[in-house]
Formats: sequence, C-alpha cells, structure tokens
Amino acid sequence: MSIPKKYSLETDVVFVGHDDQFNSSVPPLYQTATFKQESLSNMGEYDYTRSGNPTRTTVQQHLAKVMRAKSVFAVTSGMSAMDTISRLLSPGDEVIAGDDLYGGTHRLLVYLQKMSQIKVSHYDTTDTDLVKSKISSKTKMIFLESPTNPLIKCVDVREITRHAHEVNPECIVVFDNTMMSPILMNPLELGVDIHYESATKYLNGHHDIMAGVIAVNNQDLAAKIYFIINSTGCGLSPFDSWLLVRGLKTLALRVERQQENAIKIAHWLESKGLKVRYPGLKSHPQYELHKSIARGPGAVLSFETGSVETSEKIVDGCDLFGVTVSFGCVNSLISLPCKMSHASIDEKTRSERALPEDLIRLCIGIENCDDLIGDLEHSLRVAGAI
Ligand SMILES: Cc1ncc(COP(=O)(O)O)c(C=O)c1O
Ligand SMILES: N[C@@H](CCSC[C@H](N)C(=O)O)C(=O)O
Repeated sequence: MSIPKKYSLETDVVFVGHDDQFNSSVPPLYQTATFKQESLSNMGEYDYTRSGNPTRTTVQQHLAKVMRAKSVFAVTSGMSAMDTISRLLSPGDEVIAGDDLYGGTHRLLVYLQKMSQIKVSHYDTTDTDLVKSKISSKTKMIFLESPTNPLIKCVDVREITRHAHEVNPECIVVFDNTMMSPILMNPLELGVDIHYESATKYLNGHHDIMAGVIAVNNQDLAAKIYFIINSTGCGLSPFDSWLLVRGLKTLALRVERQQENAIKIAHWLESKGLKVRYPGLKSHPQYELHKSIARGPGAVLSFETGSVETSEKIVDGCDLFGVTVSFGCVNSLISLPCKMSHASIDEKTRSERALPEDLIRLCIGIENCDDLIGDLEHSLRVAGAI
C-alpha cells in the first residue's frame, strides 16, 4: 500500500481529487436537483441537492485538504457561513466579539442580540489581556478576525484561544480568515474550533460567485453544522461549487502576486508620508505578532489622508482601481469603508470604535505594479494629498 504523500499548499490547491467514469480532467458539474434511487430500499449516496451533491462534495473535499481540516462545508455566502455558525447558539448565550469585525458580521450580531437574546460584548482584540479578562465559564462563543477589516488590526488568536479553552473547554472560538485565506494562515492549526471564510474573496478570486466555507476538525460540531445547512438549505449550488473549484486552483499564484504588489504599494504610500495600516510594514503595531501566526501580510491595506473630501477625490480619481466593495479579486479595488462596506455600522458606533471616516481601503490585484502606483500617484496628486 502506498503512503499518501504530503505536498505543500501550492501543490495541493492545483490537484483536485475526484472520481469520474470517463476520467475527465476537470471535475464534472452535476447540475441537478434530484437523483434517482437504485430502488425503493436503496437510496444511493445522494437524493436531493439541498442535502448533498457530488460537485459540492468535490469542492468540500478539496477545501478540506487546502484548509487543513477534517470537514469543510460550502454555503451560499460568507454571511451564510456566519449565520449557520450563529445557529449553534441558544437564547441567553454570552458571546465575545472583536470591535473591528466586517460590517455585515457586526450587523448580524446586532440582529441576534435583538431577536435571539444573545448577549454580545465587543472588545479591542489587539488587547489580549483585556479579552482574556472578559472570558468566563459562561462565554459560549468568541468571534475573531485578523487582520481586521478595515483597520488591519492583528489578533493574538493562539493565546486568546488557548485561554478560552482553559477557562471553558466548551467555548467555541470562531475565526474569520477571509483576509488571509488558507494560503497565508491556517487558524485550525492555531487552535480555533471553527475557521470560516467568505469564499467570494480570495478562494474564488474572480468576483463571479458568492460563497462561504466552514472548516472544523471536531466531528460533533461537523454533524451539527451539516444538520443546520441541510435544514436551512444554504448549501452552495452545483454551478457555484464548480466555479469555486476552478478559481481555487490559482489561489497560491494569485495571492503571491497580489501580496508582492501590496508590499510595494504599502512602502510607496508610506514613503509619501501617509499613515498606512499594513502588517507587512515594520511600523505596524502587531508586525511581529502577525509574522508569528501567518505566512505573509496579504494584499489588503488601508490609509488615512486627514480629510474625507481628499479621500473621496482620491477614490473617484483612480482609473485602474475599481471603486468597488469586496476584495480578493484579481483586479485592484479602492473604497471608502465608512461609506461602502462598513456603512451598516452606524456613525456613532464607527466613531466609538475609532474607524476614521477618511480611511481608504486598497485591495491589491495582480496587475503590473508600476501601473498601479502610477494610477495612485496621479489620483493622490490631483486630490492634493501628495
Ligand atoms: C471579513 C469578511 N467576512 C465575511 C464577509 C461576508 O462575506 P459575503 O459577502 O461572501 O457574504 C465579508 C464581506 O462581505 C468580509 O469582508
Ligand atoms: N452592501 C453590502 C456591502 C458588502 S461589503 C463586502 C465586503 N465584505 C467588503 O468588506 O468590502 C452589505 O450591506 O452587506
């Protein structure tokens, strides 16, 4: 019997395992809602796509390899992944969450607090001692993101998770790894219980599908998550599963180029005297911490100009950078989080959490870096920022 070889992630993302009767090079697309049973007494592996579909199984098994997880579930969006996870909670449960989570995550937590009597407390998760002091035997779930979107704050996920499990072994630590993707970070290996991502971003990489993924190692949790997905019907469609497999094959290559461009752009912006937030810069307050938990700084950065008007001019003045929400796409994007991706957080909360209204977020793509810097330089000059 041959022993399965261990390959690097760059190799694993390219090789998609699947069984096909004709040995097709690309996994087949089972675009079907139903499956015929062999007989009344023999249902077969699949009956109905909400419960399971071979194309979804292919992407889930492929992701399990890439996310270094025992079980992975593919659902209709990142928010759907978060919704599925939050259904593990019961009324009255206590939850700790970061104070700079993605706007949509914040919106769902506010809804759960109002409608399901879940008690949610938000803290600055860069303050490890503060978060640790708030974890008690009643803490049922902890939501973390690192680097956070859009303030790019890094979290000592290993230490917070270790402490949470020591205080309450039942506490479920949930980590949103959308910013890093499994190419740069493997949160389950850092101890978290649930790793989820918006696959709309890096995993797919082309902004042509919405998807979310949930990865776990604990089989009891996996069974509960499958039950929720089958019951609510949020499993990823066959066609989107097929497109996700296709996008995943270039994940390592895309992230490598995006990150290489982002590092150059971050240094260039900093050299112009701007306050840049990026964990690849030595000036980042958690530069060393980030290096200890991830294999690279990623390709999302943000910077301030000191004036909302100037920031608006810069965003509108770019040609190559699309004025678009989201990130992880092969194209470079520019946005004003307070007016776009994080507008669902009310102005008062944004101010309490020190989210600058003039903050510009850049999501770097795979274009020629000199062209990107040229586009930014032109826009910054016209806006009077440099
Ligand atoms: C960090 C992060 N998590 C989750 C989500 C939600 O993902 P989706 O848009 O796929 O629902 C987003 C963006 O939307 C995000 O930026
Ligand atoms: N209108 C949308 C905004 C989506 S933001 C997408 C992405 N996470 C980002 O950070 O850019 C909404 O209300 O959810």
